[in-house]
Amino acid sequence: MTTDAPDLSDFTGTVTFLGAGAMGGAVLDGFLAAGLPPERVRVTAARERTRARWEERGVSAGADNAEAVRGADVVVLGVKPHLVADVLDEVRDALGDDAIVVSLAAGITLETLEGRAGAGVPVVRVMPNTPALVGEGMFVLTGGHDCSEEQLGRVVDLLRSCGETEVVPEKWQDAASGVSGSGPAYVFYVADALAEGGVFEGLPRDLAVRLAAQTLLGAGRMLVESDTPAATLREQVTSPGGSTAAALRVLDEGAVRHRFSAAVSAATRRAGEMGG
Ligand SMILES: NC(=O)C1=CN([C@@H]2O[C@H](COP(=O)(O)OP(=O)(O)OC[C@H]3O[C@@H](n4cnc5c(N)ncnc54)[C@H](OP(=O)(O)O)[C@@H]3O)[C@@H](O)[C@H]2O)C=CC1
Ligand SMILES: O=C(O)[C@@H]1CCC=N1
Repeated sequence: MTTDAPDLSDFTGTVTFLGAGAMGGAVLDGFLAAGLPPERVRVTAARERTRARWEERGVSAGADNAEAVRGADVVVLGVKPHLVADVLDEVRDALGDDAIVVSLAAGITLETLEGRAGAGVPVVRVMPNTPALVGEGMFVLTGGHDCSEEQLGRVVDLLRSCGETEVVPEKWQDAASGVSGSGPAYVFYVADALAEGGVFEGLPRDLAVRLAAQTLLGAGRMLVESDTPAATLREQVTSPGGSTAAALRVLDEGAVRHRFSAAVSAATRRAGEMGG
């Protein structure tokens, strides 16, 4: 768990999630694990099945977005990017005077969000990632025009309960989406490939999966907890003439390092396109 993570058990406001699927749901799960009382949360979702799942957790769930934001202090937009504008149109007149709108949507700019939320509404654009579910999210935030430092700080404090935060200029949001927003998918892709390699070499599948997962966790913690650059940590594993050097040669022949960088660029470009 992230160090100094705030405990949300004495959070006094109310939070509404408009959409709580893979991403919104991971953040909400992170909040609940950090002690946010479920009675302080409302959720909307398209399907009855999703709503029922949250109701079972003690969270009030409905289908009426406007109703759900009445009296909310923080309104989290957890719908797909193409629905953000319509959902904001639905809730604009129901937002309370002090409500802060927090968008998780890739690509959707503050200009669009502010234009739809209405004049004077404080908006925060956030690029989250799904490890929020286990308290290890990465949240990249940009406050809008009408969002005070204090309001941005309240959103940072909430999100710190389930991950790390960085406040950045908006021009970096799409690249953040390419690195940390999409990043867990690349890591799961690597985990899958490592495990498959182990299976090919004869390891039982469950053992190969466990070796890959613990290796990613351990390497990730070394990256976060030491000041040593990734390249140096990689060198420390690579004995001259040894097995790791043989493996890295194969990866370099396949231009895998370059392909990963190019993947981040493709994700960054696509995030920008999704914002229209
Ligand atoms: N997935 C990820 O790793 C990341 C996603 N994001 C952003 O998070 C946002 C959500 O993506 P993701 O969680 O993957 O998508 P999901 O499809 O998993 O979740 C979307 C949620 O919105 C609900 N929903 C659909 N229509 C409406 C509506 N009209 N009103 C209210 N709720 C509605 C869905 O309900 P139901 O569950 O019933 O279908 C679902 O709960 C996107 O904007 C995306 O860019 C950002 C970073 C990472
Ligand atoms: O794939 C997507 O569009 C979203 C945004 C970043 C991660 N998932």
